[in-house]
Amino acid sequence: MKLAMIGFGQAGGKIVDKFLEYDERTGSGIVRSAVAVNTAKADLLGLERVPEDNRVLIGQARVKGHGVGADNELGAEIAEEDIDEVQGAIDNIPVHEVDAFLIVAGLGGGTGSGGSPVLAKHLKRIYTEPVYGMGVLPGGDEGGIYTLNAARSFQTFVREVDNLLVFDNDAWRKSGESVQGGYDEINDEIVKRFGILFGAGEVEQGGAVAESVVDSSEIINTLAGGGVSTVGYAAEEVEPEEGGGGLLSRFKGDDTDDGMDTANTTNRITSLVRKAALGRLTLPCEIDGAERALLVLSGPPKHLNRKGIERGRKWLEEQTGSMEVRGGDYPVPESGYVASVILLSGVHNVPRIKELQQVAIEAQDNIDEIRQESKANLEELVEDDDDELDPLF
Ligand SMILES: Nc1nc2c(ncn2[C@@H]2O[C@H](COP(=O)(O)OP(=O)(O)OP(=O)(O)O)[C@@H](O)[C@H]2O)c(=O)[nH]1
Repeated sequence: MKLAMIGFGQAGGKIVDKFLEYDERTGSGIVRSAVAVNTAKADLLGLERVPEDNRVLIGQARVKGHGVGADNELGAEIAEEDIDEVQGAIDNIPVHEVDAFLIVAGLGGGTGSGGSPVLAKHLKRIYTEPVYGMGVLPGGDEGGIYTLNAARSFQTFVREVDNLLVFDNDAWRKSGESVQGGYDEINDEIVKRFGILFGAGEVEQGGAVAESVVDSSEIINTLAGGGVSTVGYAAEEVEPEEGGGGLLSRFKGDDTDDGMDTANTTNRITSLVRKAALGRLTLPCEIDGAERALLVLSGPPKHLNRKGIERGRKWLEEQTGSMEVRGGDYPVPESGYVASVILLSGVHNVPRIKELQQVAIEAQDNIDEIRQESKANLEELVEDDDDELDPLF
């Protein structure tokens, strides 16, 4: 599946940069175009792979390139005022070549959290392609303003996009370690899971495997209907295929593919499906009640089989209670792993979201205090600044 990715704010930009690295490394070709938008000049300069022409600094007149200091109302205002500058970069995207837009942002800060819903609304008005969001929730140790920003942004973002894919930093920080300490690992996890998912829809269709390979329309249909999505993952090491295998090897009944191996392959797949669904999700939740699901099995073709995927799919149907569970494979002959990725879309029973909603309600009572905290942040940032604006932007 080909995506136009827009990283909004620092976390968003870094994650899009990582997707570009993933594409380079695996040749999966999911990022058709990458844009980064920020109010902080330093964050844009710190990116490695997003092309310089596609880095858009907004809000210079108001915050002089220093970010909005976690003030997400200011982030939203700036995005509205400078939407034409963002559109200028999006005009470079060959939209007829992309299947969807993906806006990536940390929802705890100010720029991405405030700006992403504004951009989503704008894109939906102009284009017919689906607009998805990828929202990163803050760690619980990051402070009240981050939680409040996330609570508010979440509510608006989920309404403006066709589906909101969520990753919860809090569920992924290691015990005893602040979330900041582990961003690299966390970003690798994000990119691995979503990379396999979106990459699955990029495999050329054709030949004998056509009917079992996941198509980008299956990803789109699973995400259609909106709401919140989460992704599970599990993998097991296997022998890579010698000489790249060949997509047809599993149909040819070669020497290694006797009855025993077939049973092992099937069992491995069904167990990976369970592990992925019941292990740690990008956004932990009860899988029961998910409206739709998509199961992708990736790895060397000889380690994938239809029976395993079909069993896994049936099991997921039972567990979620959904009648809309799709499944297929993503053959990667040179891989040393069989991996199961499960997209659960339209999930409802999510403790973290209930918690955020509660925070948003309670915050109404001490909103002035929180605003002061955010204003102090911003003043500190802007006070330090007497630099000339960088001519690059
Ligand atoms: N997963 C992940 N989360 C990040 C990363 N960097 C920041 N975050 C999270 O994102 C939130 C902060 O958002 P940022 O993107 O830094 O903020 P911003 O949108 O640039 O807004 P301002 O800095 O307020 O102008 C926090 O909750 C962080 O935990 C990252 O590289 N990976």
